[in-house]
Amino acid sequence: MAPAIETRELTKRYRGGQLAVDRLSLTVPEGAVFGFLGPNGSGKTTTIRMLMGLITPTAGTAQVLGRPMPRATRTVLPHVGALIEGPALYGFLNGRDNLLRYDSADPTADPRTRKMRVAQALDRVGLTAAAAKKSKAYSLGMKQRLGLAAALLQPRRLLVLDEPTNGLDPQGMREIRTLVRELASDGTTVFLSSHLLDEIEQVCTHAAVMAQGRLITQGPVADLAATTRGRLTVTTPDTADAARVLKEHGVTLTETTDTHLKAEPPPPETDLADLNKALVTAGVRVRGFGVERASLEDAFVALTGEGFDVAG
Ligand SMILES: Nc1ncnc2c1ncn2[C@@H]1O[C@H](COP(=O)(O)OP(=O)(O)OP(=O)(O)O)[C@@H](O)[C@H]1O
Repeated sequence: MAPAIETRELTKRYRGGQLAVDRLSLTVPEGAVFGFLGPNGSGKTTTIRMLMGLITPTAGTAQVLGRPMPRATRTVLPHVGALIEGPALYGFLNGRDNLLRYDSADPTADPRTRKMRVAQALDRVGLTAAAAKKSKAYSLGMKQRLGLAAALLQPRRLLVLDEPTNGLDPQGMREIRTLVRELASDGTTVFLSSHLLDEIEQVCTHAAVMAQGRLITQGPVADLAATTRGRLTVTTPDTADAARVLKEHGVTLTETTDTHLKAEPPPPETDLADLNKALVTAGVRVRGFGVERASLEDAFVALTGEGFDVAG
């Protein structure tokens, strides 16, 4: 089966000279929930705009649903639901009318089922109660939902969502994640960009990590985290003493709060049981002690050698 998205050496240099995407070769398997992860400015939106045929690459190729972009834009886009850079809304229209209008601009949409499909899409994103409200009165999160509803007006083979939870409160984020999982379980491939590592870990089967326009790594999420060693966490009210003992045993601390310490995993020759015993012997009251599974964030830091910060 052809991948849902495949790029080869895809490159974009903007007119001002900014190299936004640098020789990106990406493979998004059909049926995946693919997280496109990177700090602000790492080239995610630029990539998505090339994939959707909105801008032309400087070099390299992109295939979406097996067809070359931007050449096949007209045949490919009807199968793709996209939410990019916040939806274009008519503020003077209410949510429902925005969707009706959007759908009627789509030559492949059946006008006979329009009202029903709009109602279903509104329901799916939780906007039924706010459907009669003018969209200029919508919060950022409601606008984001309306954009998602627009992407869901028709069955799609691929959904491309640029930062879909941007501007949503935690409850709204959870709802969108649940929705993404539901859509994926229907067989739709979902490609979503995010700068939130835990979001990608929670919903994605696969991920690619970008930094400064370059691909750092890609693959199944479980594999990405598995290549990185986990973190040692000690929960204790006596963090100062615990820090001293850990350092004496060659452990590098990464985080200290009033209630716990986090550290690089101890060197392999150190037995965790001995380390725990050393803490207790030194009078540290240990409430919790263990090595956590590596997160995608750990993997990112290990891969790039830097924190997950905004590019300059
Ligand atoms: N139209 C443009 N003209 C010139 N430079 C641009 C343009 N759009 C983006 N850039 C630059 O290209 C780089 C990549 O930007 P891009 O928006 O693709 O990143 P991003 O990963 O999507 O970030 P964010 O999460 O902030 O949207 C940035 O340095 C940005 O300043």
